[in-house]
Parts: sequence; structure tokens; C-alpha cells
Amino acid sequence: MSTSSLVLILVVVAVVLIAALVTGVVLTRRRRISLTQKEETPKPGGYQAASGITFTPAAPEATEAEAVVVAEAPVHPAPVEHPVADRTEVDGQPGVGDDASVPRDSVKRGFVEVDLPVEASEVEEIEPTSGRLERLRGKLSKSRNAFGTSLLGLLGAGDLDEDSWQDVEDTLLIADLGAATTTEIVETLRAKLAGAGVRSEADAQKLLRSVLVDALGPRMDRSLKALPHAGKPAVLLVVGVNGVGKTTTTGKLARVLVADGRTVLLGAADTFRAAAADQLETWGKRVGAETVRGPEGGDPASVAFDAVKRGVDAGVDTVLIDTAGRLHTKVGLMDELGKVKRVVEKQAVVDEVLLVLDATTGQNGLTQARVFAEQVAITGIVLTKLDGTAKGGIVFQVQRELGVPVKLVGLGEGADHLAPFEPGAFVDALLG
Ligand SMILES: Nc1nc2c(ncn2[C@@H]2O[C@H](COP(=O)(O)OP(=O)(O)OP(=O)(O)O)[C@@H](O)[C@H]2O)c(=O)[nH]1
Repeated sequence: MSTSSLVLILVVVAVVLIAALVTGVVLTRRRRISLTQKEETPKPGGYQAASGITFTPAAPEATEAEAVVVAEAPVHPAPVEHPVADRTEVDGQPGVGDDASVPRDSVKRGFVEVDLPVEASEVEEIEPTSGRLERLRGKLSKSRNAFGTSLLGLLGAGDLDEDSWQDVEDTLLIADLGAATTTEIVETLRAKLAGAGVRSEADAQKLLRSVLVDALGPRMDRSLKALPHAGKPAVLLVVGVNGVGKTTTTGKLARVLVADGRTVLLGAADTFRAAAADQLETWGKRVGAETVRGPEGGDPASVAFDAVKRGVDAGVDTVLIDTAGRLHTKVGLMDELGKVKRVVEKQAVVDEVLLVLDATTGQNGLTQARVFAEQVAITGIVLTKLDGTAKGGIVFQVQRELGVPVKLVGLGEGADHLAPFEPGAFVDALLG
């Protein structure tokens, strides 16, 4: 073999080796890029499961997008906008400076930034809601002294003469049961006492208990319509004149719901009182609930609208709206209340309109109740400050007047001093 043939063979072998090497490198790189892309693609549902389990236990049915927004809700009051329409780049190149737009996955980045452990540790322990009325029965001591004790003393004494029956009637009237309820109760007691053979205070207590419980409409539906339906949150409006305890009740109610594992959003539609929104926001923070508020003196209906919209977008279970209570005798405020309800109803059903009444105001509270009931359909009454009055009998009267059940009672300024109203437990507390 000549030298030139040997050189030719070596050159051919070298070319083949180089070609094989280049092909191998290219194939290897392609394979690695392909693998990296697969790893970056999220597994279906993986993101949703993580956020749902960790942050949204009350809404496992939420879609992936909803779950992410809900997870952000307690810590990011302002909704994360997706300004797709504002995207300025049209050539596929990233914008710079003022032309830069938010990437499509910006919501997920927000989710990563959420500092939940800190927020969670600040959320307070909430007292269990069941049995609260029994636990708080001591708070009704003023009414018990004025009402139960004297009634039992009168009835337990045996046969009652007309003067004693007059005393029974006066006791009921002084306790604010109202004329109609008092007459009804006295007539029932007279009829039953005659045939029941009451000989001791224990007999009298048993009879009195059953008559009073019956007068409180024990079969009225006192459940709070506060659970989501048709994929939307329940919406509750809290109404009443100023100072009765609307904001406090809204805050206490948020705690009750959170204690039951619900997600809550608060709407500060009381834009008339400077501190009301701050007060509500503080209540919200204590249970990790977001508060939507507007400018002071702003349009309450607009705040209520924004709150419900935010609640729907965030997928919360319940939206509680605290309304303004100034000037209840002025047509303006009542018109405003009607407007708040109508505006909210453009987005979701208003499930409850809770009228808050201050039990210490007696007849004045009833006058307020009538004015409010003419404007909006009241679905439930919250009677506050029962701890501060000897006139717990207002419960009987207000239910009778409005034909609407007392659903909750306020028994103190403490954060958990709000109890579901239960006729049996209430009468037991009054009778000792
Ligand atoms: N003792 C007692 N005080 C209560 C109860 N509920 C509310 N309060 C107090 O009543 C006062 C007024 O309560 P708010 O919640 O600010 O009343 P509001 O109706 O929102 O008042 P405006 O915002 O002015 O309309 C506060 O000092 C509350 O602590 C209750 O059940 N018992």
C-alpha cells in the first residue's frame, strides 16, 4: 500500500469519527432539553392540592385558579390583577421599563410570596360556639334577679289572689315583655296553675319554664344562612342604628364562622363613622379574615358591591357587611340601605339581613325595628347588651312585633360574648 493510500484511509477514518462525535453530542443535548421541559410542567392538580390542603381547607371544591386566589386572600387585600388587556408587547419580545407587562403566571408568584405562617400564628383561639348561652348564663343575672326570682317567689307561694296576679303582670311588664305577651302569659299561667296542682317552687318553675319557652316560639328557624351555595358565598347584611353594636356583632360573628371552619370576608360599608372600618379590620385580622373598605364618607353601596365581588372572586364561604347606622329617622339612610341591598344583589343573593338591637333601649329599639323592617326584609334579630339590662323580656316582644326570630344575643363586650339564641337555655338562665 502506497503512502498516499494510507493517508487517504486515515483522513476518511478521521472524518467518520468526527461526524459520529458531533451527532452524539447533538442527540445528547436534545434529550436533556426535552427532559428539563417535562420536569417544569406541573403535574395535573398538584398545585391545587397543595394550596387546597394547606390554605383552603373549607373550599376543597375550588378550582385551581380559585384555590390560589383564596390562599392569598387573608394576606393580600388587593386582588392580584391580570392586565392581559394592558399587555404592550406585540412582537413576542419582552417589554422594558414602562412597556414591561406582568407575566401571565403572576398570580402563582404571588402565591409563593404569601407569608402564611406568621399570619396564622397571629390568629386567635376562638371559644367553641356550642353551649355558649349556658356558659354565659351568669351574664343574664340582672334579668334573672328582676324577673325570674320575683316570678318564682310569687308563683311558688301557692294559691294566688288577684293582687298577686297583678304583681305577676307588673313583673312581666317591667321586664319589657310588652302588654300583649304579658296578657297571654298570665292567662296561660292562670289556666294551667288551676289544673296543675302547683305546691312548691320547683313545680312553679317547671310550669313557668314551659309557658315562657312556648311564648318564645321554640320552633322558629334560628339557623344562620351563612353557608355558600350555587358556587357563591353567603352574604349577610348587618343593619341597625348607630351604637347598638353592629360592628362588634359583625366581628364576633366572623369569629363564630371561623371557629366553625369557614372562610369569611368583611365589608366595611359603614363609611360614615371614621373609626368603623378600622374597628372592623381589627376584628378581621384577629381571625385572619380580609376586610374590604372604601374611602371615608364614600358610597356604602359601592363598598358593599366591592366586598361581595371580592368574596365571589376569592371563593370565601361568607361575606359579612357592616352597614352605617346614623340618622335612622332620616329618609336618606333608609334609602341608602335599600340601595346597598339592591347593589349587592347584582352579584349574589343576600341570605340574611340581621337587625341589631340594643336590649337596653327598650321601646326605642322596637321603634327602630319597625322603621328598618319597612325598608328591608329583616330575616333575623341580634339582641345586644343583654348583659347590661334587667329587661331581658324584650326578646319576647321584639319577636312578636316583627314576626322574625332572635337568632343571636350579645352578652358582653368580650370577643366571644355572642351566643346563638336558644329559648330553653335562655329561660333556664332567667329562672336561675
Ligand atoms: N355590654 C355589651 N356591650 C356591647 C355588646 N355589643 C356591643 N357592645 C358595645 O357597644 C358599643 C358600640 O358598639 P359598636 O359595634 O361600635 O356599635 P355600632 O352599631 O357599630 O356603632 P356605629 O358604627 O356608630 O353605627 C361598643 O363599646 C361595644 O363594645 C354587648 O353584647 N354587651
